[in-house]
Amino acid sequence: LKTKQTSQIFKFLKIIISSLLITVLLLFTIAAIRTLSLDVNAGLQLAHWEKTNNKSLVIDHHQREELLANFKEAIRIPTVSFSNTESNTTALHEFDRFLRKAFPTVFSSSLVHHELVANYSHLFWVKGSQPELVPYMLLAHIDVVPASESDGWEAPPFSAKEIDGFIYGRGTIDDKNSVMGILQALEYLLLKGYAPRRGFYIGLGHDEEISGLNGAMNIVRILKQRGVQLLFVMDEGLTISDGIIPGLEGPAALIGLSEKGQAVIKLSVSVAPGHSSMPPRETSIGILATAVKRLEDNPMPRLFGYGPEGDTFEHLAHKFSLPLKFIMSNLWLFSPLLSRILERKPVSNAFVRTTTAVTFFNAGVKINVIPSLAEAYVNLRIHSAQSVQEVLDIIKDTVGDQRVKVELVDGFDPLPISGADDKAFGFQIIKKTVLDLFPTVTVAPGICIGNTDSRHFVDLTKNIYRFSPAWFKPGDPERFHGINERISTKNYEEMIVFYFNLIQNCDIRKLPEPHSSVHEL
Ligand SMILES: CCCCCCCC/C=C\CCCCCCCC(=O)N[C@@H](Cc1ccc(O)cc1)C(=O)O
Ligand SMILES: [Zn+2]
Ligand SMILES: [Zn+2]
Repeated sequence: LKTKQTSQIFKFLKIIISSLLITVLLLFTIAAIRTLSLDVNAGLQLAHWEKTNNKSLVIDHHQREELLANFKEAIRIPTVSFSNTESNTTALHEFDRFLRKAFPTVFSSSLVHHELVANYSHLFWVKGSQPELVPYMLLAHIDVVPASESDGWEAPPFSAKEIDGFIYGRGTIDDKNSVMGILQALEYLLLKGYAPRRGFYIGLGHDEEISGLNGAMNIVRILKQRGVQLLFVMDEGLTISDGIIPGLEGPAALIGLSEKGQAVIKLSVSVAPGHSSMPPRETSIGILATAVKRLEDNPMPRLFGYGPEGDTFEHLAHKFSLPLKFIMSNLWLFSPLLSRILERKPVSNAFVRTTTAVTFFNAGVKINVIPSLAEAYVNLRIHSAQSVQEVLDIIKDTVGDQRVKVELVDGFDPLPISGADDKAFGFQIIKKTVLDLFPTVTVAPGICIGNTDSRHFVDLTKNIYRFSPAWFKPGDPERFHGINERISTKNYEEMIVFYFNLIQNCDIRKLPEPHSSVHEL
């Protein structure tokens, strides 16, 4: 009987093991097929684009000197947004005068209508010859975050000093490179006698760094009053990353299809004040500190793959070497593994989850007084698959202490996800313009981890893209709002050429049929 039982157990085990083996083999085969076949970059590049007589831009020595002098002058004007209530309005005013001097053709052309919005923001309308073509809009902002040389800058932050081919200064990558690049490109186009077929707007906000509540929001209000609908909007955001994404061979241009949401949450603890010689077992500071520690010890859940970030890696998969190529091509199987790799670094962790940053902690009035109130502010950047309400609920649960009051101060849900398929005009035009100028770059959809003025434009278009053709190499993401912000003179010139070409590329009436359907015909 025993032998019979043993042989039955063996038989059962054999079935289990062979089923497991077959499942693993099957999964492996599917994964291998996907690794070999996933080529999300095929498509419109090989298709026939409508013929246009695009003008080309070859920058001569004199133009180079002039465009760099213009750019440096822009950097030297300290258009700082200090806080929600304090901006350098003198500098913003000076910047207006400077723009008129630097781009005389833009400001005098009969094709261009310019107006000031909320005193310091600029709205340009460049009239197209074919009014039936839906206009698009380019956005950038003229304000910058504060900078102090004593933080360790190699050159004073408003000096625009050139060191080894790089111009240093606040605003060189955020965002005066786009402001100046767009207007310089338009100046050159107009000087060459260009008149667009498709009309377009340029919006230059003056308070993006403090949420764009005056600049961008008023530009949107004006456009809405005029009944404007936009084909697409392109704003700052993601860039060309070269050597930033571990394991990726070659540079990648990530075009932000969306941006994370945001919540500002206030935590506060109120207790009776008293003499420090008779302290209670827990003070307001101690209770609040424990709550903050709980939030830092319990990050928000991993959501990698539930938002557009999954698409990013699928698009880039073929540029990784094995085994990463295999993993990236099969996120359906490996998302949990990849999440754990990505969450190790702050920059990639931002793509995995809603991030939690405690940015203010205030308490105490005097050395010998038990403080009656302790407050902290938490800034959360919300993953595409979560909402403000869900995040608030999780924070309350994690804090788990009735003595800590949890209040939502401000917040907005993650932005809608713009299209990136063969029919997405803005995405395909940006992609084509990048590839024409930088053929070795892989273009992929991405998600912008910070917020931009473009978030105010959701009622004017479903297609918002966050991208500028600045090159980010290792160490560069830290320069963003950090020290030694800089751009190479070569890259600044490339940006001008990029906008020069992009504006002309937008003149096609419609996108070509994708390559695959051309074949089928
Ligand atoms: C694994 C893939 C790695 C890809 C490398 C990505 C590098 C990222 C580098 C820089 C971050 C990009 C930030 C984009 C723009 C952010 C603009 C900004 O700082 N906005 C502020 C202020 C703001 C503006 C508008 C609003 O409506 C709200 C706030 C912000 O705090 O987000
Ligand atoms: Zn910016
Ligand atoms: Zn910024």
